[in-house]
Order: sequence, then structure tokens, then C-alpha cells
Amino acid sequence: MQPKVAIIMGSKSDWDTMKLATEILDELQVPHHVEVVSAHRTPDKLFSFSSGAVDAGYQVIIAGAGGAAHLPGMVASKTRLPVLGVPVQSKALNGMDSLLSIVQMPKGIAVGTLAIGSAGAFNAGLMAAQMLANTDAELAHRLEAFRKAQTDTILENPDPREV
Ligand SMILES: Nc1c(C(=O)O)ncn1[C@@H]1O[C@H](COP(=O)(O)O)[C@@H](O)[C@H]1O
Repeated sequence: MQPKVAIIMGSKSDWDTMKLATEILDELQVPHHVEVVSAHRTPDKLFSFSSGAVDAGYQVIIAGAGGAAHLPGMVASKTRLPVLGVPVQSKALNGMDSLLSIVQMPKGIAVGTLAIGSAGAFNAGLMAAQMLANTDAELAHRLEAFRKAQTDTILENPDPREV
């Protein structure tokens, strides 16, 4: 099936973080494409990927990058598709550099910025699924089941001393 979600990242070193987005999409049975694309290191590829993303059939793009994380904003500048930005936790500045590079977009070009690190990557995958569920009743059903299971797990064992 043609993937509707593209997950791109600035480097293979981002995979440990970005794989969380793939895990929730796998769980929700949402096909997705994964690829390294860097605004800094592969600028021509960034342009061709972003400008061809609609024709490629994608509906949402998740872009993760660390440090001077210009990737999500640059992708957003070349496509009308919604871009979810994941700030990868950097070693030098703990991801604060990544977050600030992604979140403070100029008015007129939007990036939806998630939390720093793995939780942000997971939630980016979840949010992409939630977007697609607006026009996919079966996916909406799987999302409801995911949320119910999450809630039930907490309600069934609320004692913090028990694992
Ligand atoms: N921020 C960007 C971009 C970009 O924004 O285009 N390309 C790579 N990077 C980031 O550089 C960090 C270090 O990369 P290496 O580990 O390959 O040196 C990664 O977190 C990557 O996302």
C-alpha cells in the first residue's frame, strides 16, 4: 500500500529517536516511508523530496533533526503538506538547540513542533495517525482501542508501589 506518512531525519544517528514514530505507526497499521534527508548535507535531495511529496502520495511528513535543526522548516517551505517536527536530543545542548531551531517558525510557514526526543517522535507518529483517521474509519477505531488500552493499564493497577 502507498505510504501516506513519510518520516525523514537529518542523519542515521537520529534513528534511535525516530524509530519511536515508526513503532506507533506499525502498531496502528499505518504504512510509512523512512529516509535520511538533510537540509545541510543533501540540499538538492531535500528540495526534490519536498516538492515531490504531494505527487508521491504522502499526506503527512514527520521530520526529525538535532542541533541546527533546519530540516523541518525547510521541508515545510517546499510543500503544503503538514510537517511535524521532532527535535532530536543533541549531546552538547540536550536538544534545546534542536527545539528552538524547529519551533520558532516565521509566520506563514507552519511546522507542528513536538517534544524533544523519543516521546516527541512517538507522539509525532501518533499525531500523524490521528490526522489520517479523520478520513479512515478503521484507523479511527484502532486509535480508540489504543487509547482505551493505555487508560485501562493505568486504571487496573493504580498503586505506584506495584510495577
Ligand atoms: N539538523 C540536521 C540537518 C538539517 O537540519 O538539515 N541535517 C543533519 N542534522 C543533524 O545533525 C546531527 C548530527 O548528525 P551526525 O550524527 O550525522 O553528525 C543529527 O541530529 C542530524 O539530525
